[in-house]
Amino acid sequence: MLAEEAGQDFSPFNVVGWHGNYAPYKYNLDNFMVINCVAFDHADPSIFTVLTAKSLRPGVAIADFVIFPPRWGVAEHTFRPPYYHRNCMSEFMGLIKGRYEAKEAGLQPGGGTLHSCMTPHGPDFNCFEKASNCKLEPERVADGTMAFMFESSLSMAVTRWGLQTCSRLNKEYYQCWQMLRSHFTPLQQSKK
Ligand SMILES: O=C(O)Cc1cc(O)ccc1O
Ligand SMILES: [Fe+2]
Repeated sequence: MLAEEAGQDFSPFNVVGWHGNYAPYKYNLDNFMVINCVAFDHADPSIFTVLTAKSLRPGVAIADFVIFPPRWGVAEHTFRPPYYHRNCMSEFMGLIKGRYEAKEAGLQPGGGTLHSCMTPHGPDFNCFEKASNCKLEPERVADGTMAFMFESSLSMAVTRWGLQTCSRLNKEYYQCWQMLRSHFTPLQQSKK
């Protein structure tokens, strides 16, 4: 179903030749029914994939388009926000509206953040503190929010426009992790 109809006085098929199978399509992301963990542990956000472009290697996408829509968080015995991690995939994240739960201050609507292959990243300090100390009851996550991610097995390059010309690079972004302290205690038993 098309979300919107528009008229035009010509057809793109009025050309000498037509090759390919691409067509512009508008889709209301609110209609996408995400699934999530109902037991314990944080499931990888590939479970939120709306569209995928397969590569020739099974299980390795050229690009997955993933969303982080309003939903319930119910997982027990776990740290519910995104874990600190690095991937062999590269991630480009963006925020359409609202506040991304792992970066409430650092990622503004219209903004983007690039997590290139093998670059460690994760939630900001405030998110870490809140999620480490809260009682794990069922809770709403991301109400009024729509964040997205393009995850790719290929590397993404940043253009000169993105880095310099647009003058919108947030040079203070790294500070969202500055307050984090090491809590690694190798002998600690997991509390269940
Ligand atoms: O980095 C991010 O914020 C995106 C992301 C979210 C998540 O819940 C788990 C992994 C991941 O890359
Ligand atoms: Fe990530």
